[in-house]
Parts: sequence; structure tokens; C-alpha cells
Amino acid sequence: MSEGGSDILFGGDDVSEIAKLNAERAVSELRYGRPVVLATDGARFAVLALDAAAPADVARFFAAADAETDLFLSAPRARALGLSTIGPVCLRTGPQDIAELSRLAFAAGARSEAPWRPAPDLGCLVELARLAQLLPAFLVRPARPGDATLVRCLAVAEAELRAATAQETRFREVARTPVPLRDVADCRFVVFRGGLAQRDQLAIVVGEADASGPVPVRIHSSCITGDLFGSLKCDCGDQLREGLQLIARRGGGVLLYLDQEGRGTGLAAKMRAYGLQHEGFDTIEADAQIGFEPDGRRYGAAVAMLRGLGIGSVELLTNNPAKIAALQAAGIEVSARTAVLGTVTAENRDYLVTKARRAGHLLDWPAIAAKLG
Ligand SMILES: Nc1nc2c(ncn2[C@@H]2O[C@H](COP(=O)(O)OP(=O)(O)OP(=O)(O)O)[C@@H](O)[C@H]2O)c(=O)[nH]1
Ligand SMILES: [Zn+2]
Repeated sequence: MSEGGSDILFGGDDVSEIAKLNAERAVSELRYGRPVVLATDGARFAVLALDAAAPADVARFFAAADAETDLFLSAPRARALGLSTIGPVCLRTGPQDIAELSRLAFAAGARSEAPWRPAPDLGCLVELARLAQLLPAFLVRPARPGDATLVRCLAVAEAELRAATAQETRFREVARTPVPLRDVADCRFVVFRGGLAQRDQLAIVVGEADASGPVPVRIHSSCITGDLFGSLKCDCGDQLREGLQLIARRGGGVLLYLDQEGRGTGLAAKMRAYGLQHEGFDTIEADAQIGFEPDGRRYGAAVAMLRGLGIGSVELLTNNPAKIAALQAAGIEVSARTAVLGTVTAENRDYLVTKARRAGHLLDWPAIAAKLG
């Protein structure tokens, strides 16, 4: 029986499959604002995701505590508060209302004088927050044996979360059908299902690519604001359409459309970060203020889809060296890189400059200027 109490299983006893089930249940509980019991090496904690908890949930969590409650924060958020740390921390806050806890967890420019300790033992909470697409801030207290308030709560072991990551690269094709697009008529949409706490992923197969050589591929992270609504704040919509056209001009290839809004932080976090950008933070500083590293994206789904499509060598359409490195690390050959240039606007210029200066994106400014005419 697993720490999570999943003693009855419907189909299969693959350890990482069981771990996935429990990890996804934990993600769901946290998103509903319910406490989860986390078993780490030698200790058990009750944890509650602040981003998903209502004031009543927080009050209940404190009321049930016979021990001190801490506020767990990721390393970027701790540093934003002025704490000198390289890892996540626990602040000893004492009972607080949700407004004060939220100030400490998310508010731009906030500082903390509260006592704190490094919390490497709870580092898996950052991973849980990423899977749940919640800001990485949790109320944490020891879960004592016999604590009646936690009897009906889901328990998940840190070891299970680790085992579940094996599922991040397991996908299977579930649907394939032609979808002619305005700019690229010869297209098939191929849907893959799997991963860990992930929605279905999409591969758009254009024309007939010869998979015996390098296949033109764009790996595109979803950007609802840019891709769908033409937001001027980024270059994503241009890159999406130009990527598809470029692939069509090559005679065929694949665009992988990954469910990775906001560099993997999720739509709500991205919109919070946009709010901070209006206050003057750049795209990376804004994410750090709300607790995120510069780029938390994973490419296991992309690798699995390429393999599922029989592609082992690619011409990658990107300016992002992290995408090249991720494919290479997974054994996909990147035989060439081709830039994909969006339009530079007054609204996205600073964003592009930050991507080039701080995230190492390979932006070809002369080519961009030439494109502008
Ligand atoms: N957190 C955050 N995410 C953003 C911001 N602007 C755009 N994004 C996200 O950034 C990602 C950009 O994805 P891509 O266009 O595939 O990737 P890229 O890293 O720019 O690399 P290439 O386009 O391949 O050169 C998408 O997930 C967007 O939703 C922002 O200001 N903050
Ligand atoms: Zn965008």
C-alpha cells in the first residue's frame, strides 16, 4: 500500500503509474484549497496551497493546529523578500489572516522580518505547485499521528512524487485528423495523451516530412494572449504563424503546441506577472517576485511526441537555446537551428531585449531591423 492509501487499484501495478495517480490526486486536492498530508523522509506535514485557499480554509488550517504553522516559499520569492538563501524557506509567521500571508507570499516589493529556516526537506512543494499551476506558497504544519482534522485528507509521499516524474514522458496518440488552416492547407492535427497532471498535447503535422533526415520542427509553448488574441506584449502569435508557414515552405514538418502557458507557470500566474510588468519589473523579475525561476518549462512531452511520430533528428525553428539543449539531452539530434522572427513593437521590445540579455535567446537584431524595413 502506498503512503497515499491507494490500496485498491484499478488496472496495473506499475509503481510510477500508482505514483502518478496519487500525485495527480494531490494536485487536484491542492487546487480545491484542501490540505494534503506530505510524507517526507522521517516527517509528515499538512500543507495547504495559499494560492487556492479561501480565507475560511486558511482559518480552519490554523484553528486545527496544535503546533506552529510555517509559510513555505520558493527560493526566488524568499530572495524577493530580502532573505539570503539559495533554496526554499519556511517563515515562522504564527496565525495570520490571509491578507498578510498573501502579502508575504505574492506582493511586489514586500519585505519580511519573520524568523525563517532553509527548507530543503520541503523542496518537492515547488514541484507540486508547478504541477498544480499554483504560486509556490504553502502553509505547512507537522501532521501529528491521530490528528482528527487530517483523517479525510489525501496523503502523498515525496518518494511517490519523485517516482511519478517517470510519467512525464509517457504519451500515446489518441486522435489524428486533417484540419486545413488558412495559411497552411495540408495539415493534420495529432493529439497525444499522457504526462503528469497535463492536458492533452497537440502535434500539427504539415505536409509530408521525410523522417529519414532532419525534420523541420517548431516547439511552441502556448500563449493565449499572443497566439489567440494578437497581444502586442510578446512575439508568440507571429512565431506561431511564421513557424507553420516556414515548415510548409520546407515541404513538411511538425509544430508541437505545448500546454505551457506563461513559461509553464500557468495563465493566472502569467497575468499576475503581467500586472507586475506594468509596475516596471521585467519579465524575469516579475516571475521571481511571485516565486518562479526564470523558466520552468519541461520538454518531456515534446520529446515523447517526436518519438511517437518517428522523428529522431530535427531542424529546430527557435531562438531559445534551452529548447535545443532539452532535445539533445533526450537523444534527439538537432542538426540545424533556424531563427523564427516575430515583429518588434513598442510593447514587446523590452520583453525581447530581456529574453536576449537575461535568458540567452539568440535574437538576430539586424535581421529583425531588416524585417521592420
Ligand atoms: N511568465 C511569463 N510568460 C510569458 C511572458 N510572455 C510570454 N510568456 C510565455 O512564454 C512562452 C513563450 O513560448 P515560445 O514562443 O514557445 O518560446 P520562447 O522561449 O520564446 O522560444 P522561441 O519562440 O522558440 O524562440 C509562452 O509560454 C508564453 O505564454 C511573460 O511576460 N511572463
Ligand atoms: Zn506570448
